[in-house]
Amino acid sequence: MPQKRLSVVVTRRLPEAVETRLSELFDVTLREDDTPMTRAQLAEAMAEADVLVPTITDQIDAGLIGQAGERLKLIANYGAGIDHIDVETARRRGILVSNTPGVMTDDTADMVMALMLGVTRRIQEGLLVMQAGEWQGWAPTAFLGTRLGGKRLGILGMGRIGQAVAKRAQAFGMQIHYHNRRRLRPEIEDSLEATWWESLDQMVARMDVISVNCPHTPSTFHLLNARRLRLLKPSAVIVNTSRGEVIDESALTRMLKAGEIAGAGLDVYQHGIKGNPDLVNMPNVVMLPHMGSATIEGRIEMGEKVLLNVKTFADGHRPPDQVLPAML
Ligand SMILES: NC(=O)C1=CN([C@@H]2O[C@H](COP(=O)(O)OP(=O)(O)OC[C@H]3O[C@@H](n4cnc5c(N)ncnc54)[C@H](O)[C@@H]3O)[C@@H](O)[C@H]2O)C=CC1
Ligand SMILES: O=CC(=O)O
Repeated sequence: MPQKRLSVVVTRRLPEAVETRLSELFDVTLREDDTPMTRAQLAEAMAEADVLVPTITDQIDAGLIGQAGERLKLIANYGAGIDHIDVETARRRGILVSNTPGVMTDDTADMVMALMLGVTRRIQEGLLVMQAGEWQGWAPTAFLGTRLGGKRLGILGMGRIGQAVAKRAQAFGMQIHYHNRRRLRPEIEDSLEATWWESLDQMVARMDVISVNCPHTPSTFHLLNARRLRLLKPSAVIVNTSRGEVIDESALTRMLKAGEIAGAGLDVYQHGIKGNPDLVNMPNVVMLPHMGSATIEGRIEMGEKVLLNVKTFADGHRPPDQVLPAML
């Protein structure tokens, strides 16, 4: 007798190749328009599906998990960060959670370098002048930025993306420093020529550039708070591709305005752009709309990871990218 196909609800439009493959394997409900589901639509999906495939724009909190149907057994997130899912409540309800780590590492690390260069080499200011047709020709003292080579880069969160940033920054001639929950194994530290700082305070006070690459968890919320931001050198630049919540955005905005921090390259925000309108037009701030992992290749590979997680679960095993509360 043919096995009953799992019912899978996907909350956002995914690349066509991924949607097609999911439809071949499972009884899939796809989203027709590319907007996030409302809370009521999410609740309905979670009441009826065996598997939910959400993404970062869905808040899968304790309330929604509490209302989930008995059938829901897997939340297979399309994305690496899982701070929008209450993993502990899901565990208590016997619902597994998986994510898609690794396949967006290089793309996100590339974007960290783009943001770093964008701020230190004043790329946005140059672009705006060209687009406005205001360029007066080359001048020896125009658009002077600062060189990355020889500068100290402090990586906060030396996991997959942090290490990929370190490799790139090494090639730019930067000195690599890091603060991480756990120190890296000596052979990895050696290959990255990286210096470990047990004290985050001491590290931030000495860096020229900080790259934020830890996840957003209860222990990293506002890890870069006003007090720590004040430890930075006034010439320092911060790049954040992790989650907005790791930095106190209001304090950062105040300090950038006051010239107490030289610049910032941001891909992620706690309050979106509406929460910090002052950031938008600052010449020393490069803002991107959360596009660190936005490559065609990466988004398809994320889909392949989701497929593997759901398929492995359907075959009666734990998904390879299962997220456990203890990992957070
Ligand atoms: N902007 C974008 O498009 C993307 C953003 N991300 C974000 O990047 C984050 C990191 O991704 P991965 O490198 O793949 O994760 P990972 O799990 O490989 O690395 C995170 C590192 O942060 C460290 N860490 C955790 N808590 C810490 C703390 N309190 N203090 C110091 N270090 C701590 C961990 O020990 C680990 O080494 C994701 O959680 C996600 O929020 C991920 C992909 C794309
Ligand atoms: O920010 C993106 C993610 O997958 O996490």
